[in-house]
Amino acid sequence: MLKNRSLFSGEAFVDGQWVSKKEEFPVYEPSSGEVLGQVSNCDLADFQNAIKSADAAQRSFFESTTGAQRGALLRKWNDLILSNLEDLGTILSLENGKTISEAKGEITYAASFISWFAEEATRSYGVTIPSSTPHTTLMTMREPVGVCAIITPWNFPAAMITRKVGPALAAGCSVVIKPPSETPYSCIALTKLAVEAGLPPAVIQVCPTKNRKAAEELATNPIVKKLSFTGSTGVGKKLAELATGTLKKVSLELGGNAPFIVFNDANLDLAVEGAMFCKFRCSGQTCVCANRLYVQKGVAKEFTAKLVKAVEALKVGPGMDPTTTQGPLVNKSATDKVREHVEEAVSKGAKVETGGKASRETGFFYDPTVLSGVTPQMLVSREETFGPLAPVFEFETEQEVLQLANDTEFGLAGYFFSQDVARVMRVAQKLQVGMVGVNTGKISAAEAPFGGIKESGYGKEGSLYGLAEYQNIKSITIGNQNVGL
Ligand SMILES: NC(=O)c1ccc[n+]([C@@H]2O[C@H](COP(=O)([O-])OP(=O)(O)OC[C@H]3O[C@@H](n4cnc5c(N)ncnc54)[C@H](O)[C@@H]3O)[C@@H](O)[C@H]2O)c1
Ligand SMILES: O=CCCC(=O)O
Repeated sequence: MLKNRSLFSGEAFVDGQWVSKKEEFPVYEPSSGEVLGQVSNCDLADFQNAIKSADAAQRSFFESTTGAQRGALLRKWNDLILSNLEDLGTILSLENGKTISEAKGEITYAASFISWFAEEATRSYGVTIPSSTPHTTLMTMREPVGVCAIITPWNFPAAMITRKVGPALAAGCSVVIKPPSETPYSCIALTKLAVEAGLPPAVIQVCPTKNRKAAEELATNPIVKKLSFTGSTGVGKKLAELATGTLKKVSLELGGNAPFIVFNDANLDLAVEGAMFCKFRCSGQTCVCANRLYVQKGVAKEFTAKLVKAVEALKVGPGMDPTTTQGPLVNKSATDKVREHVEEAVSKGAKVETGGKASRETGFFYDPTVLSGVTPQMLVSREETFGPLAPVFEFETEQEVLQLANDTEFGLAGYFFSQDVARVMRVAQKLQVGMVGVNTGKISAAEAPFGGIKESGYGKEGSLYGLAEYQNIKSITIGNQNVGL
């Protein structure tokens, strides 16, 4: 299926060498449930070697390149990613299950972080500060933090890697990546292209593993100076705790429970389009997916009917079938969670408007589902479903819906639809989240600061803030400049 067969590899990349380990683990194809291939299972020694080698490589990488040169290397990498779009999209769709058009869209999105940070590499400014001491100059410079550990989830096998590796390399850091064990192939393919682009091999190390204890070395090893993690809140808290032992810098992009609010004054067609995008993208498996749909009483029936019609037009099937618009979930436990949320809500009085079952027998599928009559007492109100389930709650007032929307420990994304300018400003300010979409379900872009508050984590990715996450600010005070005159 691939033009460049060498991109599909199950090897680790340690100390500048591609390594096939004797011990391997299987990767499954979600559309069929069958094994897609075997991948090297790195052990503790591999992580330790990778970290040591990345440390040596980092110093010479930073000292021998300017920001502009690192930017040029990143631009070459971006170009290679885009010229291998078809192959990378195929690999991503096979291992993750998302539709081939979504998979290619993710590759383009992944590349956008590399090209964005290629530009940011040249914009790493220090400042001069008026000193309170006479004859003294005070200035700052930005330095790379050093070796960065990168741990990412399976739902965006390419973009979650590049959103971290792009700024790390732009800043002059080196990286040790533990790719998601469900979807390691995209990361390995991207790394092959990074090496082809001319990035010094040992500044990127890739250690796939199923061995969590070995991977925890990334959070405890004193050589690692920064841990950037995207994944669940539970694992994020555990890794942050481990990282405090050596006081590493930590960024955490964690789970969400996004409210999606439709007010009576909303443009309902836009609201349905927004809900379709941000609920059913990647079959409902994104951290910024709408998890709770709150619709004001006056438009609840009409919005639900339009939403059901749009959902029934989705075509569920294998990701690689070009007519499919909704792929499978990542594995059986993901489909079990959706089923549990639907059954629990129905047992407490919710109504299935469409879906509510798994029609396909092979692969990890669940039909796109809309529930009405959902209440805050149901599991879907508190937990991230991470699947194609749109639960519709009804509300009466703005005050009531803000209280419901903010009544969660998570604070990643929130969306609302309204044409009243005063309400737009009020609600955008009152939603307790890191990212707000107003009259749109699309909030992700390389230039947009990405990240949450509360138990959705801390740190910002992408944007003008993303580079600083991989840098230390050093202050330099040059005093007594009058002595010896
Ligand atoms: N905020 C964001 O930007 C964002 C983006 C994507 C996904 N997510 C969240 O990720 C979750 C889904 O992804 P997941 O199921 O892969 O999450 P997860 O937390 O189970 O795993 C994430 C990564 O951590 C690794 N991991 C797990 N335990 C580890 C340990 N003890 N030591 C080292 N590594 C360990 C996994 O192998 C994987 O690579 C959802 O909650 C979703 O909301 C958040
Ligand atoms: O799953 C979370 C990340 C998806 C995105 O960047 O929009």
